[in-house]
Amino acid sequence: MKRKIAIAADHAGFEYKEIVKNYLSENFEVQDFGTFSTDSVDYPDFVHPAATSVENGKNELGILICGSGNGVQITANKHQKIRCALCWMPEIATLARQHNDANMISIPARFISKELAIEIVDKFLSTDFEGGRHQNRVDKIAFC
Ligand SMILES: O=C[C@H](O)[C@H](O)[C@H](O)COP(=O)(O)O
Repeated sequence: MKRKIAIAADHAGFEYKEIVKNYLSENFEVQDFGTFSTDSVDYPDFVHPAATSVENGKNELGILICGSGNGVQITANKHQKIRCALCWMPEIATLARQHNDANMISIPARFISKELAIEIVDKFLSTDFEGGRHQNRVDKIAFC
């Protein structure tokens, strides 16, 4: 069975979202939460539904894309069970999984190449959480 991945973007991330979605489509079941054009939109309208789908287990992991990566990341991390890491290089994505058990990443489309975005996504989806000392720390993140 294919792993289920949520993806969402605003207008600044739309083009990268389409590229990432197409790249993943053969090997993953990708649920696209929008946006669906480069018309200006408000990223929370798309991020909250995507984050909810990861929170409730409908999707295993999620990928968010906006201009800087910040807006979508800040929004996703309002969700209690979401750990969304801003990733601008593949090594950060690897560490986000190994050390932080990140279940979503955000990508800054206006600051990195499409090729780098794909490399980041590859690392995010192929790296396991290490557990151990990192599990203790992850357990302490949620406080309410
Ligand atoms: O954190 C926010 C994101 O980077 C947005 O993609 C960005 O603010 C959109 O900017 P604008 O409305 O000027 O295209």
